[in-house]
Amino acid sequence: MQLPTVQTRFLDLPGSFSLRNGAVLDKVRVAYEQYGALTPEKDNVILLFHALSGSQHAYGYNPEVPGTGSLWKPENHEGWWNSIIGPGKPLDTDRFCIICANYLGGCYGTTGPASPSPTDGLPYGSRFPHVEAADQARLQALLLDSLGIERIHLAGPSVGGLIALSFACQFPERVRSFISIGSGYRASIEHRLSLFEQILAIELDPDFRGGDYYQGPAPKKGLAFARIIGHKSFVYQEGLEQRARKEVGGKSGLLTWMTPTRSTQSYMLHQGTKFAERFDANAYIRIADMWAEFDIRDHAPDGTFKTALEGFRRAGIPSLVFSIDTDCCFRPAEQQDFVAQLESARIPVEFHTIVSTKGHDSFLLEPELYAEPIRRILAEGHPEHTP
Ligand SMILES: CC(=O)SCCNC(=O)CCNC(=O)[C@H](O)C(C)(C)COP(=O)(O)OP(=O)(O)OC[C@H]1O[C@@H](n2cnc3c(N)ncnc32)[C@H](O)[C@@H]1OP(=O)(O)O
Ligand SMILES: N[C@@H](CCO)C(=O)O
Repeated sequence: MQLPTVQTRFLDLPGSFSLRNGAVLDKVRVAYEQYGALTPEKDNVILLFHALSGSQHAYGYNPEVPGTGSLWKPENHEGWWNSIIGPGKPLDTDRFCIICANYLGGCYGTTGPASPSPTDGLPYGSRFPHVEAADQARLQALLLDSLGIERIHLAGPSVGGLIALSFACQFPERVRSFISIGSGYRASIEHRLSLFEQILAIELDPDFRGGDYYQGPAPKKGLAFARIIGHKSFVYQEGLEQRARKEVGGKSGLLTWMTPTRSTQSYMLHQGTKFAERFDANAYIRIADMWAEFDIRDHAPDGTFKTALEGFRRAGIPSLVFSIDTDCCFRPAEQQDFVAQLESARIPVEFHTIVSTKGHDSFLLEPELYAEPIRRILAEGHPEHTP
């Protein structure tokens, strides 16, 4: 079936937006997309959260997003979850209205470091604050308010699952169901160190200039290296020789002394250099930093799961958690721990382990593996196995 052409919409917040760390942003713009009609009662909404470098464009074909400069590349034009969103699909646009927004600090239309600061019209650059997942969730609650939508289903893969969890803990009365895919309640120490290395790779590029590079060359080498480090955790490394094409080729522009001898090296160089053309380094470090700093226990004044999950428990939000057996970004043991925390808080949860050779990115590369449990929880409103 031919994909519908869709357009990104924009919300310009009327007032200022205060972040948890005390920073205040004026004239915040949120880029979002909406698929499927809202019912007159506005009670059929799925709020979908994208992954680290994804965007608001989850479904259909969108060749252009105003304000993204040269970053909106052909690989962005097709929605990142096209195979499970649409008429009759698990995220059924005949029945549901799906909303997905780009993150604050991002580079696909929502206000971010490259946006003009209202104080002087120049790009924020280094002046753009750190953003937390809790801020992202609150901003999306404001987006829902502006659309007159009260209650929603939540679905988030990867870093999107962290924001969905923050939303469920901050606004439990607004949530009908919660779906977490290859995600958890915090980043492991292993992944926090990887995110630190990714930020360091950008920092060490002389073109980064503390984040104030918009008048000169962008730190593309640092961003490419950051992506290579990150991508290593998004693939199933044991399967990478099969995933990469056999040849060793192409000039990446990243190396001077070394000549790649392995297909996995040239694959990674390709991933990094291509990515650096479609993403902004400042946006990357804002989202990587947000991911590294997240721990749902920080939502509770006493730092405990019990308090953080109390509203979630009281609201009885049915939950669906997916783990991917080859995920080395959010390892399966982390989801088991997450599910154990939900169960000990007496939250009804259904747990699935997806068997895949694609690693963490499985949710992007083979979404159909996740389809049936998602279809069912959205249709029935309760998990299959309750504790
Ligand atoms: C499909 C999407 O979701 S993209 C749009 C939205 N984006 C997002 O949501 C962000 C997240 N997306 C992603 O991280 C990625 O797009 C993924 C993981 C989903 C898919 O990654 P891909 O790079 O498309 O897939 P894969 O790992 O198979 O790599 C294929 C690429 O590596 C190249 N490649 C493969 N082997 C080699 C090699 N030996 N040497 C050099 N390059 C190689 C291929 O030519 C291909 O290049 P191309 O993308 O320029 O056509
Ligand atoms: N490959 C995905 C996974 C990380 O969430 C991305 O870049 O968004």
